[in-house]
Amino acid sequence: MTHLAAAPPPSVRVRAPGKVNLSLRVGPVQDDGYHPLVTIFQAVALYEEVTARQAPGGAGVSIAVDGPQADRVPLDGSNLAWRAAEALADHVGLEPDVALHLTKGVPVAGGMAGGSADAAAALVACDALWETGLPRAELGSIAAGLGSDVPFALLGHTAVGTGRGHLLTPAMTRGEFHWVFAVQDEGLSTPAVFGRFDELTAGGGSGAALVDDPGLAEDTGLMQALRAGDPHALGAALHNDLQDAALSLRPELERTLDVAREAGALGTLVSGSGPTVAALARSRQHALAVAATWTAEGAADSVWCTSGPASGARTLP
Ligand SMILES: C[C@@](CO)(OP(=O)(O)O)[C@H](O)COP(=O)(O)OP(=O)(O)OC[C@H]1O[C@@H](n2ccc(N)nc2=O)[C@H](O)[C@@H]1O
Ligand SMILES: Nc1ncnc2c1ncn2[C@@H]1O[C@H](COP(=O)(O)OP(=O)(O)O)[C@@H](O)[C@H]1O
Repeated sequence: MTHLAAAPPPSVRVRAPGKVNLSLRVGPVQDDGYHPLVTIFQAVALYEEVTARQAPGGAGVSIAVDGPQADRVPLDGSNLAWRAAEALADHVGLEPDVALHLTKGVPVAGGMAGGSADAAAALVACDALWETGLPRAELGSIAAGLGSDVPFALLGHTAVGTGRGHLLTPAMTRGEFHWVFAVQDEGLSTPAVFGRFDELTAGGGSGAALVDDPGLAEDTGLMQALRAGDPHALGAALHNDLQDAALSLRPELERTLDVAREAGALGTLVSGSGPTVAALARSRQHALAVAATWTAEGAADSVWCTSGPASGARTLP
């Protein structure tokens, strides 16, 4: 009897989510230039889509990008999806021959980890395309080498992140939370925001005490709110140690936060290193109302409504 091996797929399409940090507590900068974090990530239903297609031997990696803000994404070896394909190929001893197509659905340089989602999606897509079949945990350790936020884009849902944000423990949640994001055309550089944080705090923010003991005492209320599916309690517990640094680089975001509060948002904060501002709404209807107020007040370049938690990187049919 002859067994015919299935041909490798000609292309694989994977989507991975953006995120908001429900809580982001930052310790003092370490010798390696990174800050220890205790953060609670939530994946939201704004997705990056990556299609990986077979390329002829020796073709190497190529990349094309479309979607909102695609013109702000690098098309060379500095693209995180490109780096992900190379890192996986290197890990398994293959040549990285692949054509990658990215459709952006997450703001670029907005503190929502769109590039990290591209990297996570590219890892999953190339793993399927090249039939390397690595376990998720192994993809996770390659992901951590690409960027602090990449492991979470693989995992999705809601999780506590420690270390550089790359060591993850899933968190229990109930129900759906409704989010509105005020997106700015001009992004903020993550290292610049951490740098301003260093200038403003000299010794770390509220995360300083948690570095040796990330017991999350500070976020007990937030974790309870997630378990109860209580958006009012969650809104009251949102926290971001990088917010003052982002606001000092972009003072106009203060007004964006105020407008959302006046529109009845249950909680507002800068997403990650910004400049995107997140508002938690009572319902989908209320999210649309907050979005309309932001737009009417000219408090954002664009306004995106969505919900969380959302699943991590997964292959589409
Ligand atoms: C702030 C956060 C919060 O989730 O998200 P974003 O706002 O970028 O989405 C992350 O910590 C960003 O993670 P990511 O964007 O993957 O950062 P990386 O590529 O690992 O690092 C870029 C730079 O950010 C700074 N960095 C990053 C992570 C960390 N724990 N400490 C740091 O100081 C360092 O200056 C580093 O050189
Ligand atoms: N695939 C990618 N998508 C977006 N930006 C990328 C990508 N690869 C590299 N970059 C670079 O990383 C920077 C920040 O990326 P992004 O993940 O969008 O934002 P943030 O780190 O604020 O969450 C961009 O300004 C861009 O120069």
